[in-house]
Amino acid sequence: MAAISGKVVQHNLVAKCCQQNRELSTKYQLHYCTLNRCNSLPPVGGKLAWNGNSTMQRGALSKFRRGVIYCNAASSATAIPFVEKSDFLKLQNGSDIRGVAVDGVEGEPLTLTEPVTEAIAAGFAGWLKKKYDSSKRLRVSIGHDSRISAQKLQDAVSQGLARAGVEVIQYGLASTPAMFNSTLTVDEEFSCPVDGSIMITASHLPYNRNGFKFFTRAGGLGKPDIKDILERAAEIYKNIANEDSKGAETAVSLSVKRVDYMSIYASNLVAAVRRAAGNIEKPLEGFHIVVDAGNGAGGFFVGKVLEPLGAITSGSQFLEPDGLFPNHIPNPEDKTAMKAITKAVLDNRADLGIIFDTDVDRSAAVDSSGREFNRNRLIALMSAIVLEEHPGTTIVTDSVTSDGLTTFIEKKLGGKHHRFKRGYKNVIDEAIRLNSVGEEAHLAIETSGHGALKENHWLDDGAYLMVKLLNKLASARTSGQGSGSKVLTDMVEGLEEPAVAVELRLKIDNQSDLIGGSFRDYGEAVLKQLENTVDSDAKLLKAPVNYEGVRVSGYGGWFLLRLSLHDPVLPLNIEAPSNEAAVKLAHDVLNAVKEFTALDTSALTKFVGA
Ligand SMILES: O=P(O)(O)OC[C@H]1O[C@H](O)[C@H](O)[C@@H](O)[C@@H]1O
Repeated sequence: MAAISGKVVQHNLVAKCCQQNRELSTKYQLHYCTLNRCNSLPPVGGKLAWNGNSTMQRGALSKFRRGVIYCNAASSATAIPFVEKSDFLKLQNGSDIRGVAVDGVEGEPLTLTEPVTEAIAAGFAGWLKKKYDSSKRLRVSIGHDSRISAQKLQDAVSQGLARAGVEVIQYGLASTPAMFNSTLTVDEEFSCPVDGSIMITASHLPYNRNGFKFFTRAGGLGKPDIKDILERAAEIYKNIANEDSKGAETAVSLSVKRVDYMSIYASNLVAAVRRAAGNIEKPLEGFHIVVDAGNGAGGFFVGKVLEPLGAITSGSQFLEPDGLFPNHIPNPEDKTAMKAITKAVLDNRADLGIIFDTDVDRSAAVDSSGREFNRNRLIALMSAIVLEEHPGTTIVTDSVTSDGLTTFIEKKLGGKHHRFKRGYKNVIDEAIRLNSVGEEAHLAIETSGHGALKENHWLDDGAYLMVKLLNKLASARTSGQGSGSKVLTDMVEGLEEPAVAVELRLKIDNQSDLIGGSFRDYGEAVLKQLENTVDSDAKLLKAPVNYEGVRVSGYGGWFLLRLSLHDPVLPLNIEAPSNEAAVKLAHDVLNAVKEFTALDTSALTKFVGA
């Protein structure tokens, strides 16, 4: 069947909903909610213009006819292929769903088809209904990043939700944190709050991937919830495929509202900076700040946040959404991406550079001298800001943070560093847990650039992290502390940084005989062996408190070998005061694990120069 095509009327700030037909392709029409204040959504350039045409218009489950969706119509163009429950479960990626949404990359078959997506959305609706156990009609918002499969998946998600009787609000191009915010915003004029929210994104992954993140007002969904949704989706898919094979028809009425929620969300960020600066209208007047959105969803930060606050933003780059990411991967952990924003800062003699990942839940910055605030340095900076506001508080971080960071937080800033596990959800949940048992924690942050503050509902929001830096810039100037990014640079003064910091990712060959176990069991066996070796080596000292993998000090540095959160990989992080010390640490790891033949140690062998 055809996907939605034709001219799309765009609406902003939904006030009243009236039924108006949207012009669709010959095959069906969709009833469309419009409003009494018709404006345009913010222009979205690049590959994601609002033409409603997706690059992959493959058969969705529902068949639309004149304002009604007929599911499983006999006119179905192609039969719905059989998909195993185990294939649905494979789409789980921690607390997200991820899959291949664009065909054509060798060895990467489509997994996130429209029918699968529709079933997942219906699965989420089922989960939500159970959670709220309510008879009222639930409302769910949908947003997406700049990926080329966004439109196609948005259509399928809308259909899946409508199939489950849920009211659908489309936000269009949006950031992940804005989607969570929509569950908290209380303004019926904007159809808020919504009961649940779906963000269509695969963060920084290649252009052919996509996925979903789900929110309720309690925050992002966790691993068990995602499993539950996928199990429901597999069942829904099976039922629909069965009906389809019998040629049965089910009518589903779909009405979609569109809200320019990014404007609402951005105006809250603007208000936060104004408030922190003592209610000054343009607290950033005269500051030159360049943004690199990497052609993701972060371009709004220039026109909707920095400019209303008075900042000069010339030299900002890659603000147009383009799901092929032609300039660099939108990822603050990526060296090329950090080089690009650093160059923009230096070329434009800007005061500050800001870079976001594709869906803006991660960010990093660059000072006027080109010094990067990412990884441990961003954590140090955010810790300094938060500890000024909450002296003595605990900072929760992921497991790959440096020893120097602990010394900085505890000795220089007077806080407590709680180094936990990798994974933004793990870090956030741990901070929430600490507070619940009486240990005050205000910041949960990962070296990946995910950072969440208690004051911001524990939402990992890359834009909000940058707002905290902007507040600091503005208040420092007001109080005469200086007028550039030096105030930020000075805050991380004293952070010890290692001469060498590497991450080597050792692959477990999934296809080989893992002695009857899974790659996780195999990985655990590797870690156990390493632990035993370390215990019998006087030069090495196991970290006394450690929540993940094997963390060891030696030769003035440290290493951590752990299992990847998602992949059959054992990432090895090494930090050391010299290359020689780093090689010695790597050597010790290699000696301990070399008998595990399914473990690809070539990166390690290369590093030690053997
Ligand atoms: O365990 P790894 O393979 O290094 O991946 C760990 C990372 O996975 C995802 O990207 C999550 O969003 C991050 O929060 C997490 O840190």
